[in-house]
Amino acid sequence: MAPTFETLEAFAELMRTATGPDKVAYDGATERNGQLTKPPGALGRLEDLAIWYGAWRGMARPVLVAPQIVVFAGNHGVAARGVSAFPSEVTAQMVGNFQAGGAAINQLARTFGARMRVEALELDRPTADFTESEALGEADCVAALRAGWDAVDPAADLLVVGEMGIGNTTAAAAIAASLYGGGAEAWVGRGTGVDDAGLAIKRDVVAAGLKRHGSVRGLSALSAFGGREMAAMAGAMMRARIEGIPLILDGFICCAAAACLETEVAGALDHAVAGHQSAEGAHGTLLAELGKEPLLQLGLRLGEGSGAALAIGVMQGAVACLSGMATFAEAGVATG
Ligand SMILES: Cc1cc2ncn([C@H]3O[C@H](COP(=O)(O)O)[C@@H](O)[C@H]3O)c2cc1C
Ligand SMILES: O=C(O)c1cccnc1
Repeated sequence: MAPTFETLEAFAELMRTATGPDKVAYDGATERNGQLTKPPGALGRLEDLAIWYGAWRGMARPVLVAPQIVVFAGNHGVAARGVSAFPSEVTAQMVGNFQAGGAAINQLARTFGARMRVEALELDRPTADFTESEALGEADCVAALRAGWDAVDPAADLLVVGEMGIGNTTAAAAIAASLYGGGAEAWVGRGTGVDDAGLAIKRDVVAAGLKRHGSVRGLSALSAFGGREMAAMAGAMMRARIEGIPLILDGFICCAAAACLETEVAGALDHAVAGHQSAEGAHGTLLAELGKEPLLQLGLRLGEGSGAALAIGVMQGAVACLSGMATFAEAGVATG
């Protein structure tokens, strides 16, 4: 039985007790990688990725057969201030689209053989406007963390968490500014494509939120500014950690949720790689703060887990090479 939690402090305690990757598997995978039929290092970053994956799976010759994608949806109080190019109703409408199989993430999930699950979180009860009070507060934050925690399939062997929530690039910018400083301008971007007037509103909203809550960090930032979908992503990320399921991070919103974990407990995201760098202006800065090098940079600015889903293909390729290639001895190929 997976442990559970009733408070943010209990969740933080679970985070602090999480264990790391398997050293024996790491050494075994590293040794195997050195014997494969290729010049040393010729598979570049794929080699490190596969070894890292094997270490977290506890397997020197790992398999990747059950990737899971969970898309969380939530509505934001600040959306009423005009921070998005789209109305809040789009969140629920897109949930319908996910369920019908019509969204980008559905196509990517099918392409890479991932099982996809959609979790809509109280869409008719938006979070509070974070310029006025805490967006979530402890009880709602814990409930959303738990929804994310419970959505992860313990039998999955790779996890992608995606999101849908009109207004959530504003919440993500507020979180990043709270965690890392630099002010609203450093972190606010165009999201779904707001015009200059919308961008000015976003900056004002984030600045007002920072003034209201101060520079809170860790889970307190999630509680102050976060959407339910963002807290649920964070809960799923930590569940993956305790189940030994490697995680691929998506774009700006996903990384803002992740950054709340990393600033709560350093090393909380050691089981995660950055799937891509999105076109949202500050995502590169956020990845640098997290110390993560993105696998892909394709100009995506969608969310839903789309960039991370594409990186499942990279992980599959990396693991297939480590585990499926012949060694020099097996293939009778002369070493250099
Ligand atoms: C049709 C549609 C599909 C989407 N899928 C993801 N997002 C993305 O856009 C939203 C964030 O941008 P903002 O902060 O500007 O509202 C999130 O819901 C995100 O997942 C979408 C947005 C729209 C309109
Ligand atoms: O970086 C992202 O994931 C992103 C950017 C813009 C809009 N939605 C998501």
